[in-house]
This record gives sequence, C-alpha cells and structure tokens, in this order.
Amino acid sequence: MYNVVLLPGDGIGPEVMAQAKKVLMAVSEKFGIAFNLKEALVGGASIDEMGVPLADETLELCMKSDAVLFGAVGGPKWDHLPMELRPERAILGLRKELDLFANLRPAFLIPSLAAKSPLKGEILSKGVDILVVRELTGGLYFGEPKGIKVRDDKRIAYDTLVYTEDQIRRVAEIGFRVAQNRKKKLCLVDKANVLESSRLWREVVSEVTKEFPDVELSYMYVDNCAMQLVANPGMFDVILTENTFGDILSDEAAAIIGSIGLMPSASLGDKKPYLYEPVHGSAPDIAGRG
Ligand SMILES: NC(=O)C1=CN([C@@H]2O[C@H](COP(=O)(O)OP(=O)(O)OC[C@H]3O[C@@H](n4cnc5c(N)ncnc54)[C@H](O)[C@@H]3O)[C@@H](O)[C@H]2O)C=CC1
Ligand SMILES: CC(C)CC(=O)C(=O)O
Ligand SMILES: [Mg+2]
Repeated sequence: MYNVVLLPGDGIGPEVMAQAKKVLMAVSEKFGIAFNLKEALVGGASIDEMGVPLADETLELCMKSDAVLFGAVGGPKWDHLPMELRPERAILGLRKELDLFANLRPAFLIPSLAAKSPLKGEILSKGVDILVVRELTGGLYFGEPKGIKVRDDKRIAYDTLVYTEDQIRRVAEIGFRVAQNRKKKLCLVDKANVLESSRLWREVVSEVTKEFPDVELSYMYVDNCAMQLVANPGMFDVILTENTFGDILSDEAAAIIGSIGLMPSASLGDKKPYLYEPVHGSAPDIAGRG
C-alpha cells in the first residue's frame, strides 16, 4: 500500500488532477498496486480556507507520504498578495522542504500528434525526445538577499542567483545517470559568457563528466539553446540546466510537442517522497472548461 497525497490546487489544477486520479486507479487495477489517496488544499485554495498557501499539516502529510501528486497553483485572485503569501509559495515551499532538487521534464513528440506542433514537418523529421533536467531548489527563485527597497528616493529591486558546488554536483549526477539510459548525450545549458554562477556550473559538470565516460558532454549558451530548440529540436537528448533557464526552456519544449498539457514532470531528491507535477500552471484562461 502506497500513501499518495493529492494536491489539486487552483485553476485547472483540480481538473487535471481528476484525470490523473483515473490514471492512478487504472494503474492500480492493472498492476495490482494499492494506493491510499489523501487530498489536501494547497495554493490559493489553502489561502482562502486557512490563510496560508502551504499549511504545516499539509506539509507534514506530504512528508509522511510515499509520493505527492501536485496540480497547479495561482491565479489573478491572489496576485495582489505579498510574495511570501502568494499561492506559488506552496510549490516552492514543497520543493525546498522535501529537498526535491532535480526536476525531470520529458518532451516527447507523439508522432500521431505531430500536426499539433507549431513546427514544420521537416524540422520534426528526426523526432523530438528531449529530457530537461532542471535544478529545482537553487538559483534565482531561492537566493537571498532579494527584495525591493528605496534608495535615493528611487525603488530598486534585486534577486540573487547563487549555487554551491554541491548543489550543482548532485543534479549533474542525476543528469548523467539518466543520459546513460537514453542516447548518452548531455548538453549543459548556461550563460557562462556572462554569469559567474554558470562558470561554476561548467567547472563542476566538467569534473562530474569524468565519472560518466560513456556520456558525451556538450555546452551551449541559453540564448542559442532557445533558438536551437525550435530550429533543430532533434539535436538534443538530455538538457541539464539551472532553475530559471530550465523553467523557461521546458515551456518552450512543451510548445514543440504540441501542448504544454502533454508534458509531465518528476521532482526528485535523495529520498522519498518525490513529487509529480505538470509543467504548466493553473491556466486561469481555460479553467472551468474541462
Ligand atoms: N507549478 C505551478 O503551480 C505553476 C503555477 N503557475 C501559475 O499559474 C498561473 C497562470 O500562469 P501562466 O503564465 O498563464 O502559465 P500556465 O502554464 O498556467 O498557462 C500558460 C498557457 O498554457 C496553457 N495551458 C496550461 N496548461 C494547459 C493544459 N493542461 N492544456 C492546454 N493548455 C494549457 C494556458 O491556457 C496558457 O495559455 C499564474 O498564477 C502562475 O504563477 C505557473 C507555472 C507553474
Ligand atoms: C510557479 C513557479 C514557482 C514555477 C514554475 O513556473 C515552474 O516550476 O514551472
Ligand atoms: Mg514554469
């Protein structure tokens, strides 16, 4: 018996969760795996009921579970709230508290859905089978200090992009390990021509690569990667990258395969529970339409 916590959240979160639940039940029946499902509020739904995006008891329930299935959080109703109280803090908090540092986002073009891709057939002819391995608990989304303050009567805003070598090494090892089970090609995507943090990524990844001699390592700047993804998506196998770049590039990869609704993700750490979530958000523009 596996304990699974379902966190539907906001917008289309509950709608995609209802379908995911049917899939879980089908898996349960077909493979004889028993799931004990518990549902809890998260994000805006939790703010409305309990005043916070991620209640302590919800986090505790997740920590005691075998896996967490997450829908999506956020929406215009809560956009006016200060950063620490916004619905998005729930997913950031879960990733941090559960130490889910590696987010695996597969973009696979299902041949029968190729017409849904905005790209021409000739660009898709080599197929699209990309795995974005996104670092998930470091970088700009978590770095301190961050804030907005007034200096000389003018507002200034700042975020901090910080990575330790250990943070880079642990996600890089996962990237290489998954590449070993695929086409054995790993591309580190960064901005090492400008950012110090990217220079450290290159240094650490070029150390880690020595433990995985069967995987071919290449480097690409993120601006070029954004272009190559639409010009030649078939060139990529595993893309390893930091948090913000991975967030952006995986939405782009989702468009290539026809819909962001087709792209799942697994958020992994050193120990369970892991968390499984779509790549998309709460899609307020289409919520309530099934
Ligand atoms: N993990 C999470 O909970 C995330 C939450 N968000 C939040 O979601 C809210 C909306 O953000 P957006 O930037 O609009 O991103 P979004 O990912 O919710 O939507 C972007 C576009 O993709 C479409 N889309 C999303 N899911 C779809 C699906 N399953 N099938 C077909 N089309 C789909 C939407 O209709 C929209 O046009 C914001 O409050 C944002 O902060 C955004 C990203 C991740
Ligand atoms: C809502 C954000 C915290 C993150 C995001 O866009 C994502 O993880 O894809
Ligand atoms: Mg995103």
